[in-house]
Amino acid sequence: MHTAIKTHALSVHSEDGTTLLNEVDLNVTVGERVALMGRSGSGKSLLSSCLAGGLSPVLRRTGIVEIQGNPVKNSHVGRIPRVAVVRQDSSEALNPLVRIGPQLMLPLKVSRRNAAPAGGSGQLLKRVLELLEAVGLPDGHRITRSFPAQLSGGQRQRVCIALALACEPEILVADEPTTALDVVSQATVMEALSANIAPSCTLIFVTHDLTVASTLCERAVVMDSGRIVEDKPMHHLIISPDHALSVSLVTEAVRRSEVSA
Ligand SMILES: Nc1ncnc2c1ncn2[C@@H]1O[C@H](COP(=O)(O)OP(=O)(O)OP(=O)(O)O)[C@@H](O)[C@H]1O
Repeated sequence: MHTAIKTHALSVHSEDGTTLLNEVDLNVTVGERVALMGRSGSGKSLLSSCLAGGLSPVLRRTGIVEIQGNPVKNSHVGRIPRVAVVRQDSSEALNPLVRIGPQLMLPLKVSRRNAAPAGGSGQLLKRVLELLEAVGLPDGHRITRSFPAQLSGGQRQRVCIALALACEPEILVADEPTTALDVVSQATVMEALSANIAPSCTLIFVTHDLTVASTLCERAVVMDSGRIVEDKPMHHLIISPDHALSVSLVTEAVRRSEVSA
């Protein structure tokens, strides 16, 4: 079993020396789908940034981060090789001056150049339209002709998710990618992620919502105050949560399912 992500004694400190991430040890195998959960401020986004890049330059990181065995020396850079990221508001991932179509075609062109057979532009457009439809944007022809500013926030977010899928990443870090979407779009995007992530793609999925997490992820990592407090298979967490925070995640998920039933 190959390791996709490894952190050891990973800590992050603020400018005034406050410990924000505290000695985080995490090993994720290639193809594993891991839900990163915990209450607001527990360190989920900081850990994601250490893995995907984009850690604020004012923060000090210590400890080891490795992606596929390669040390990540600097989590402050915008992007770590082989890792695609979708954030809660990832619209800065889009170039405001380029129409959506060419932006989505670019990663497809690159991946097809690397792997024969080469696809013609008709095939690339077909795949772009498929991805847009998968994330709940069936009017793909209009979307591809639009500039980012001509789309709504929710449409842009779904384009960003389509962009991450078009990159066919080896590792995808999705930090609350559906939080800003309405309930129907959320469900569509979750289905799109489930259907379009390759089995070999390693997923780190940050969410507050255990129900959402359990549809996509087979492993649950729960964080509290910058530490991992529980790390076990998703079905074990649901049946027998140990930490008080895990218990409240399960209780909340049960309560919501009873309300919606
Ligand atoms: N640039 C920063 N400077 C100082 N403190 C920061 C910075 N970024 C994050 N923090 C602090 O680090 C802690 C963890 O933040 P983080 O964003 O990782 O939480 P989170 O678990 O992702 O929360 P949420 O679910 O609300 O997004 C918080 O206390 C936050 O205030």
